[in-house]
Amino acid sequence: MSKIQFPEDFIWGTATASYQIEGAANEGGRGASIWDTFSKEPGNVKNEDNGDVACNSYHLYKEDVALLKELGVSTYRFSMAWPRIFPNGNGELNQEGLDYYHRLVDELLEHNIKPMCTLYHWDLPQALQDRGGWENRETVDAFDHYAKTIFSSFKGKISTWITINEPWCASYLSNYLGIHAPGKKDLQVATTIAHHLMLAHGRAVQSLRKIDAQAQIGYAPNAGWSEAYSNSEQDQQAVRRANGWQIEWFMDPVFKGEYPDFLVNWFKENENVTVPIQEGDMDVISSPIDFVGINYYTGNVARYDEGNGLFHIENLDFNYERTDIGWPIYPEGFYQLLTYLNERYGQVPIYITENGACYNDGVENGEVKDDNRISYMKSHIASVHRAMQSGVNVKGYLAWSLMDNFEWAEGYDMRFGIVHVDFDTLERTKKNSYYWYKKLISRSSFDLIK
Ligand SMILES: CCOCCOc1ccc(-c2cn(C[C@@H]3NC[C@@H](O)[C@H]3O)nn2)cc1
Repeated sequence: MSKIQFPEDFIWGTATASYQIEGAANEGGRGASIWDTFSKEPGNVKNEDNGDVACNSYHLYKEDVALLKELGVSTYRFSMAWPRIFPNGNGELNQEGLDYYHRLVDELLEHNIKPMCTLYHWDLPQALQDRGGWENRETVDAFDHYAKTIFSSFKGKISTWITINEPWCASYLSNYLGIHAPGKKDLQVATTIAHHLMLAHGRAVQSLRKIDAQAQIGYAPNAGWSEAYSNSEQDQQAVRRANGWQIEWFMDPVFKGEYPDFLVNWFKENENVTVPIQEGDMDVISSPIDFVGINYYTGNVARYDEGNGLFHIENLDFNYERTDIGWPIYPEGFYQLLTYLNERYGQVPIYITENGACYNDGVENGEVKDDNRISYMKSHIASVHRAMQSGVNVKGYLAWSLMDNFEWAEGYDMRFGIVHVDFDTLERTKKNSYYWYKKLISRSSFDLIK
């Protein structure tokens, strides 16, 4: 019997994000975000898709909560849209925006589902972008004001907060690689933005401690995992740079109060890029937190390759099985990542705030046979269990995602949900993976084979 048993108090949940599911982009007093702008610029998003309607969860949230209730989750991770609260980024508060999230949170609490709320999941108010966005240090102050407003309004209802989702994506994927909004391609700009995002994180942590000392707060860095092709110094150093860019660059400032020297030097010597640290910044960023959320999807084997990209590294294709978005299926990397985090950052409590697979199966006779997704979830949830058996303090697992939604530059074609959404009718259909996950949650265990 290949049974994998989690502790009774292990948290099971699912995750979504405001721009990806809400729709109602021009309702309820919401202001424009950088994703409204970016998705409307031709060529940025597949099929010219955008979040105007998405899953219409702004109106269908009770249906979504009913799906969560039936699933049996204890926690639901969602994000608030800053432009619903402050349509101009700061200044006048939009009460209709607050009221929507109170309706959603009240519905969750009524069904005994604990809200885990992300303050920033990439939908920066366009009005702030027009004033420099995250490149402008004043946006940190605007974020702190937004955070304080939300913490005060939801004190007693929400007690688990995530400040920033995937700062690597919000800085480098968006402002160096240009794949996400606002689509800039400047390494210095991206590095400045990364610093300001981390500063915003630290400021929000300090604000929460003053407003609600009982609440828990963390952030959710994403991390792939690169395994060195060999134990040669060149391969080891190349992989150290690649992993360090996603992991240490965003975790050392919080847990060690400094950026990793080897990467600071690499950026300066190879790209003439520096971090605009001001007096006191690192003390703010390293304000103690209660947990770290880890978002993991994929990994690979890599080796040194002179002149290849920012870090002289080549990702090798070992003929991996891949999901429909093309990412290698690499559960071993998940285990390596989690044990690595434990070694480097001690027993920091970890939530898996995102893990999931893209499979684009359709509805056939009322059923969605996404057995590949079940297989992915089995191997990756087992990797979490392996890590826990090796001493990693994982508190919970939240599947990405509750439902198919707007997958950023990939649009609606790429489906990560355990619930299928027909984007013409908005009909929700529970996939086979939904029923598998429901059974796992009910027992906090599953069988690796059957
Ligand atoms: C080095 C070159 O790389 C080119 C592509 O680079 C990436 C990297 C990472 C992603 C990515 C997408 N997601 C899923 C989302 N996480 C948050 C939630 O909103 C999900 O929709 N995670 N990471 C996309 C593209």
